Amino acid sequence: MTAIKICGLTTPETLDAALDAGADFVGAVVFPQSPRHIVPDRAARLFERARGRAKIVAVTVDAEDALLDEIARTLKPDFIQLHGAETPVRAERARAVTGAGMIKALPIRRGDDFAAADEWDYHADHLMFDAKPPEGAVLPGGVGHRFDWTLLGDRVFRHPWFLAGGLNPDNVGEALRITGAPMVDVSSGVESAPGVKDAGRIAAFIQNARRT
Ligand SMILES: O=C(O)c1ccccc1NCC(=O)[C@H](O)[C@H](O)COP(=O)(O)O
Repeated sequence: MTAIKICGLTTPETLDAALDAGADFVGAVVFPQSPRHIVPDRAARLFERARGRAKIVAVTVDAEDALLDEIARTLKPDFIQLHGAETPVRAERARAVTGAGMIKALPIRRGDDFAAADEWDYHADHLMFDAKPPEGAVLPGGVGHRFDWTLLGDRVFRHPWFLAGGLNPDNVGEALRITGAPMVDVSSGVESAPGVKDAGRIAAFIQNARRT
């Protein structure tokens, strides 16, 4: 069965919508420039209801040790998602500081962007293939931009991996049929406005992904 991550949750109502619909991973974005930003302390209180029901993911961008440590002490995530330009050395440091599993997002625009997966496959528990944002974008993720799914072809990776970028309730079925992705991730595609999650769209996304 396809594993599903709903990212950028900030309210009890929408977190409950994701949990009740059967999300496998729920994400808190700790990145001040994001409309989905949530400080670790507040994320800890919000996401406690998810513990044991879904894996809790802290999404970070080139985070310093101090922030990683704060996230580990407060939110206690199951996974740290690295969504910046981290090196494998920094990633191993993030794993050591947090004690959490690791998801590494790799930006994809062209086929040769998958080359980075060769090395990262030996460090990360899960890779996330996300669309490279358009030039000038402020955020490295959560921008609703998709890449050409056929680029995945018949590539094989060591661990189950996430498909991300521009997914929504209407296209997740087609995305799964084309890519055979074992895991999918969505953020802006289940929102009514930037940073405003929509419970109905979350439920529809999970239902349509499961149906495929
Ligand atoms: O969602 C954000 O605001 C964000 C900010 C900074 C780094 C990563 C971010 N999101 C990471 C995710 O896992 C998103 O779900 C992923 O990029 C897909 O986003 P979308 O295209 O909006 O579905």
